[in-house]
Amino acid sequence: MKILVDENMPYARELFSRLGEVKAVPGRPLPVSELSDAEALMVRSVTKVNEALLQGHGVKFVGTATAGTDHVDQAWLAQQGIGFSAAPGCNAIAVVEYVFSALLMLAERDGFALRDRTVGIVGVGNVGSRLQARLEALGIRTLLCDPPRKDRGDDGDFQPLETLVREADILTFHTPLYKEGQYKTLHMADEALIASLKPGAILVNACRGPVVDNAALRRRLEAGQALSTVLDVWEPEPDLDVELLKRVDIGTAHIAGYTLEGKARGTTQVFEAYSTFLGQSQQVALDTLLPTPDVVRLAVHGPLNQALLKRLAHLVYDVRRDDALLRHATGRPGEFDKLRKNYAERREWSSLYVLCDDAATAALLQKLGFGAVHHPSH
Ligand SMILES: NC(=O)c1ccc[n+]([C@@H]2O[C@H](COP(=O)([O-])OP(=O)(O)OC[C@H]3O[C@@H](n4cnc5c(N)ncnc54)[C@H](O)[C@@H]3O)[C@@H](O)[C@H]2O)c1
Ligand SMILES: O=C(O)[C@H](O)[C@H](O)COP(=O)(O)O
Repeated sequence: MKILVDENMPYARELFSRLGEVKAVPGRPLPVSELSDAEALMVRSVTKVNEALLQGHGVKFVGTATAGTDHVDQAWLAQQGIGFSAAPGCNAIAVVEYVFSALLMLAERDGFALRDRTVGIVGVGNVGSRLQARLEALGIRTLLCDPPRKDRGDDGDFQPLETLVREADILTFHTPLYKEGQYKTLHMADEALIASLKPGAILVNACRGPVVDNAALRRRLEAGQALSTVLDVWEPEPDLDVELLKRVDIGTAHIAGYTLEGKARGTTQVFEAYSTFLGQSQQVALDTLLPTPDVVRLAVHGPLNQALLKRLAHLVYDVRRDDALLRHATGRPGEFDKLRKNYAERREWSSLYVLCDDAATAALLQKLGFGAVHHPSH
């Protein structure tokens, strides 16, 4: 039995070879000839999975090692009786830590305290809710917008988008891409919304490029609007607008979710789903796969302030690395995908074990996701 896997899926060979013969292939473009004898297809977000790709082949199961599913025509798969699984939440922590890395950098550059800012979170799912929890742990005010959750009657103080636009100093998008329907998110941040942001606001898009109208954003920036921008995702990818990149404060190649943990969770989630589909249910413990990180432990002294948090966060992951790589690479064909394929190992805050002589610091760092412990006499 042949299982086709995207070559940008760590641990795929190791895991899926327990279930069949594994062939790793590029995801964009996917070599269609490989589909003829494949029973299962494991993709990432760069492969459009639909009738045009799969009609006439014998694929019985599709897995995507991603949180987003807008690249998959799930209705067609269901109609054909093809099994499907995504990897919800696999890289939510990675995206949260990307957003923190960016905001801590901008706060230092522009000399403000995050505690004095209000953060509007649009889309309060796996990413948005974890972001809210960490911001609240730091005493930072958040405003939440999630109409589907509000309509479902979920607990939470959900506000209309207009309230966030009016009151937030930082507006960050974490929704799926819906091209139509009641909860359409395509161009949710249009020219009118962008123009209405508070002067000096920060706009973050780490969900899907077309959620922000990129042409409108470029026009607003060219017009001199006082706005800082952090873009991990672009409209379109991989051929982003180089002039827009020049004008954003932080620009990266759709790598917000690319921690090793996040990618490994993505692979294990679809592996487990496929093994269940085959009736051979298998579970994988993530820590049996992951290597020891470069920096394992350190000791900090005294209370946690923003400067110390920035030093710790950037020790694990400094977003400026990825911003610089994209700026150097852009313009050369294929570079966007090459940066993503050859992504250097990046870990999550939980990989860093911090000894703290201050009990409150240890408690707060734990809430923020570090492997912190109170050790009075270190
Ligand atoms: N840049 C990256 O590397 C990266 C990584 C992970 C996820 N993503 C993208 O981010 C999205 C969010 O990720 P997630 O794991 O939190 O997904 P999720 O499905 O857990 O959460 C999405 C939330 O958005 C809400 N939502 C839907 N329509 C909305 C609307 N019109 N307005 C406001 N909220 C709305 C949903 O109700 C849900 O709570 C994914 O769909 C994916 O496209 C990007
Ligand atoms: O939806 C997701 O999970 C993310 O956007 C994911 O990180 C995208 O990475 P890709 O699948 O394109 O490698």
